[in-house]
Amino acid sequence: MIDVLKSKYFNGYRAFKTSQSNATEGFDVKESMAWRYAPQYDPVAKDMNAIPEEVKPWIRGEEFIWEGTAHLPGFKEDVLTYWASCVTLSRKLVQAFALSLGLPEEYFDSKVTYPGADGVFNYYPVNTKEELSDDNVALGSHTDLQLFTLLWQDMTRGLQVLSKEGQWIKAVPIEGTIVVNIGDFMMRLSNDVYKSTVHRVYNRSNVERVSMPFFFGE
Ligand SMILES: O=C(O)CCC(=O)C(=O)O
Ligand SMILES: [Fe+2]
Repeated sequence: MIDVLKSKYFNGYRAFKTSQSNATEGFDVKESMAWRYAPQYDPVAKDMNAIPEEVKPWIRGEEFIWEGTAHLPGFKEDVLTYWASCVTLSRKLVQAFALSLGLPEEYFDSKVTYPGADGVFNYYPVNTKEELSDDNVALGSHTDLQLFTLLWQDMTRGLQVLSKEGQWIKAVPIEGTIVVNIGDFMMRLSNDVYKSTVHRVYNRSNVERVSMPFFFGE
């Protein structure tokens, strides 16, 4: 119902093994649902008649996600409540990043009036024997593209981060916390003061895994 093939902008549901984050590492063993920024749901109320013309082509939320999940009571409301909290927190964090770079607190504010704010739910199933022997990754090595990512993960391990020395380090989940990943755009804007981190998911446990990244940028 909310198949990503219906989307112009990668909103919707992606089935297992249809995406490949790293061409050298096989298909990602996960399914996901994604939805993108839409001003009508922004926690800072927006006048829908006053959206600047140059911004309009970049508004990439699509309503079919919510229409296609309307049979799930409370789903849209709950997801958008969570999403709005991510947007609010990210607008605060962007100010903290500005201060940390020696810039005025509000330096980036005008850039995140209509931000890139993409939510994703990831579901990684328990691997089959075949997948385990394939040396498949669950999600191939990559960097995130935006300013930063707020990443909630459940208590099943699997997330790994590549160190400067080229070693994979486990980002062990800590209850009640989120991981903040630096993205390529932040690295560029900060002249490499902040570095985007290569990471992947390598799930070898006998338990399924769920994660919720939220990608924030311009
Ligand atoms: O599932 C995870 O923990 C990581 C997800 C991720 O890195 C991504 O979607 O970009
Ligand atoms: Fe990522």
